[in-house]
Amino acid sequence: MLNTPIRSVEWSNDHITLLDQRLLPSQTEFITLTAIEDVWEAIFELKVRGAPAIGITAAYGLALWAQQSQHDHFNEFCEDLKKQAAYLETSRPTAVNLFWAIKRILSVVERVSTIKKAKEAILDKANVIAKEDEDVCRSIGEHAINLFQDGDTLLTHCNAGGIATARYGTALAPFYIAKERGIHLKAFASETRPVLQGARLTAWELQQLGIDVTLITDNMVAHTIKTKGINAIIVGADRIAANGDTANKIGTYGLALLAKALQIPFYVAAPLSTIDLATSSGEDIEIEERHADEIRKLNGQLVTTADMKVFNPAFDVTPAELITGIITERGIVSGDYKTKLEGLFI
Ligand SMILES: CSC[C@@H](O)[C@@H](O)C(=O)COP(=O)(O)O
Repeated sequence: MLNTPIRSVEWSNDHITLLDQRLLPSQTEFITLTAIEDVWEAIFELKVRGAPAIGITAAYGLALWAQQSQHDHFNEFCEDLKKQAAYLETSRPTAVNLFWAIKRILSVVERVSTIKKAKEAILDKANVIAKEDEDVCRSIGEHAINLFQDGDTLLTHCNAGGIATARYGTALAPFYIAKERGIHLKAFASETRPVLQGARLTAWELQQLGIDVTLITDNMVAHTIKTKGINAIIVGADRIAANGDTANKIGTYGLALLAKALQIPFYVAAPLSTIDLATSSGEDIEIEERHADEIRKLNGQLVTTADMKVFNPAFDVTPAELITGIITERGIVSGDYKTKLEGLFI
């Protein structure tokens, strides 16, 4: 049995090694990314997914491009780097960690004046982004664990686990910290459509680590909360606006409404890198719409007619007033999110 989730993104000398999350849980296959186009495709196709893991992969993607660059002139190198950054930014729109990580990489070349130094600085920064995320996720788990008691049962949606981050995850981090400390937390996992990330990823990830997890389909949540004594819901986030409105995997908003109706707390666990103070409210968050075949098909087989009209938003926005608390590496905030989220950055 594993002690911590397997690492989904790693820099290996001159390429990126990536766990192909589309194949889980039936195949644990690592792929090699050797060009920036591979990185774009891996993010777009959900080979790598989860806000922090997307950011880390994009940072390494720019490091990969930089290592391979044949430019002789520093200015041309910098101009091209910006173009590659803009290209990677088109891979997915909602998770702000992608834009946050790319911005951090671009800022390092402002402090150097040679291509050699820029190449080193970019890779160093990508490594820092990955390492920081691991520490940050652990801190999130350590704060989150204080909210729960031995024997509690938590429902989580989609996958905000170790494979969605550098390690530990966000919403799943308290389960790992609890296990280390001999505290028993039980999980119920949802997101069984459109891309089954609760079933394929979270249930698998927690089971691998010996955590008591039960899978339910998305239409079973209200009944399960009522009949199975769910103490709280905890989810991750793709972008948290300045007022606390939170974009996360489609279905999250419905869970928050259920939590309110059934009077259980609803927590969001996310790093500061997911908080976007430049976006004032959830209305300004771009929600990705994905290919209709994600809905029309299941395991490659049509479950409706081939030309069925489909609406397939990948995320929804939970209004801040439905969120009991946002758990970050710097502590838990609740209530006046606008002031308190800003305060986390001081
Ligand atoms: C720590 S991962 C947080 C979020 O990114 C996660 O909850 C989620 O919604 C993932 O969406 P995905 O489409 O799989 O990238």
